[in-house]
Amino acid sequence: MTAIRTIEGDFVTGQGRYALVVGRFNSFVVESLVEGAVDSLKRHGVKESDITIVRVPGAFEIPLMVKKVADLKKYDAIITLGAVIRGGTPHFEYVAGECVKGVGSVSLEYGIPVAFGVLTVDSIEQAIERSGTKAGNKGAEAAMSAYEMVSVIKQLEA
Ligand SMILES: Nc1c(NC[C@H](O)[C@H](O)[C@H](O)CO)[nH]c(=O)[nH]c1=O
Ligand SMILES: CC(=O)[C@@H](O)COP(=O)(O)O
Repeated sequence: MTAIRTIEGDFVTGQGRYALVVGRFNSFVVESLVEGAVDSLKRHGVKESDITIVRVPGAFEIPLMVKKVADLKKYDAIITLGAVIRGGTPHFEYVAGECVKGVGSVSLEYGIPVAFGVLTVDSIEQAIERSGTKAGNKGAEAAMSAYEMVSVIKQLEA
C-alpha cells in the first residue's frame, strides 16, 4: 500500500524573502509587534537582508500596500502588522473590516501568503497584552504563520 504523503511546515524550509507591511497608527504597540515578528523570523534562520519593512499611515492603508508589494513578485510572504483600537464611534468597524477584507483578497488574488498580524481590540490594555506581554505577541505569531506557509508551499511545489 502506498504511504500517505503529509506536507506540513518545518523549521528548515521556511527561509525566504519576507515583507512586513506596518500601519504606524498606535505605534506604541505596533513597534512591539514588528520587534516580535522580526525576532521570530531571525530565530528561524531568515536573514536580515531578506526582511523588508514598509510603513503606511494606518490599517486602512495596509491592503493597497500589500497589493503593491505582492505586485513586485519579490517576496515569498507578506506579514501585516497594526493595531486597530476601538474608540467612541463606528470607525473601528470600517477600518478593521476593510483591512482584513483587503488583506485576504490580495492573498488569494496573488497566491501569496499574507499573515494577518493586525490587532483589532476594544482597549489599549488588550493591545498591550497582545504585543508582547501576558497574551503573547501577535506579530510573532503572524510571522510564524507566514514562515509555515512558505515552508508548506515550497514542499508542495517541490
Ligand atoms: N483609528 C485607527 C486608525 N485610523 C486611521 C486609518 O487607518 C487611516 O489611516 C485613516 O482613516 C486615513 O485613511 N488606524 C489604525 O491602524 N488603528 C486605529 O486604531
Ligand atoms: C479605530 C478607530 O478609528 C478609532 O480609534 C477612532 O476613534 P473614535 O471612534 O473615537 O473616533
